[in-house]
Amino acid sequence: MSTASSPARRTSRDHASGVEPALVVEDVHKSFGKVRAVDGVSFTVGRGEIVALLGPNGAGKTTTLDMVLDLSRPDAGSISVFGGNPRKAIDDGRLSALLQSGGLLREYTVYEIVAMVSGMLTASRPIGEILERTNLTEIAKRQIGKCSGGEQQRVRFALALLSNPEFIILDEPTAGMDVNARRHFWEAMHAEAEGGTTIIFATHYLAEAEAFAPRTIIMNRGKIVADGGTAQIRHNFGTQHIKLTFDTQENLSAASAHMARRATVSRSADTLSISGPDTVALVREVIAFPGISSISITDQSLEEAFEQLTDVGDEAAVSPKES
Ligand SMILES: Nc1ncnc2c1ncn2[C@@H]1O[C@H](COP(=O)(O)OP(=O)(O)OP(=O)(O)O)[C@@H](O)[C@H]1O
Repeated sequence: MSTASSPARRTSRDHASGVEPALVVEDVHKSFGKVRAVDGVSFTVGRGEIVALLGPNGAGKTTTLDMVLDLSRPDAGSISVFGGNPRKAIDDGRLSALLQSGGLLREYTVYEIVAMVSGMLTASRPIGEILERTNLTEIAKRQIGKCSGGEQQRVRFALALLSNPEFIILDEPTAGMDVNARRHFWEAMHAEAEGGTTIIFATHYLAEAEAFAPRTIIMNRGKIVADGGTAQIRHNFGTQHIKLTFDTQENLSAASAHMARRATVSRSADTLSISGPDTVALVREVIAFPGISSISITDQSLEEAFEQLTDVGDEAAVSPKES
């Protein structure tokens, strides 16, 4: 069982291959005045891993990613990328980032800005391929100033891909994108990931973590409160919900009174909701009650697990995925 303060882990794949992990963050601290933005954070990301970094506003996600990107320095602790200094990985084009706030020159066209940055790199992927990958070909002649927030975010994504990085960090990459743009974006990310790129992304969209990241790290108040397989986090903290409808209020009341002794129950109109860890046992018990008209069982969503984790603060932790 790993706890929030356990040391950084190396994945079995990295152990086996003897290569350095993409990222090792060890006991990193960073304060702004009295605010402990990052308070003893440790985690390791193996090569080719895709990790979602979740947490409420002010949890310390951006501060952590900024330090990985050498935009600021830890007060204490260490960060290494591919076994070395993050700055070297950036300079070598191995680590790249898509940040929300990265400024773009508004008077240039999409093509011009991508071509300009491409020209500054010692090795760049072909501009046409990048525009295609990021769904920018059709708006290549549009001025940046006339692009929507979501389109500008796609331009930042294109710039991040130009150096053909092995490791990409994305801070809320789909902020400002509509549903369609988000879908295109994740399709493009999937294509990158299939090539073995290591990806860490901070997001507020839990659905994105569930859909895209096999591993999720949840931060709250500067600490890691959960680090594990995304499905496992949901499972470990999850209970299942059983919803029952009854033919009469009397039957509903009888079932409710009985089940309240074993599980968490709530009722509304003709529906009784029951949640607890051992759903199978609960269903066996509840099925004996007369007057049931329908039964449905649903898994707790990651969103609920997330709320539970960030409510309980520093104490919670889940087992990590296999290491
Ligand atoms: N430059 C700064 N000066 C002072 N305080 C800062 C600075 N940067 C971050 N903080 C504070 O550090 C804490 C962590 O902020 P951070 O931006 O890392 O959180 P976050 O998880 O990325 O939040 P969000 O999801 O809102 O972007 C917050 O309390 C924030 O106000």
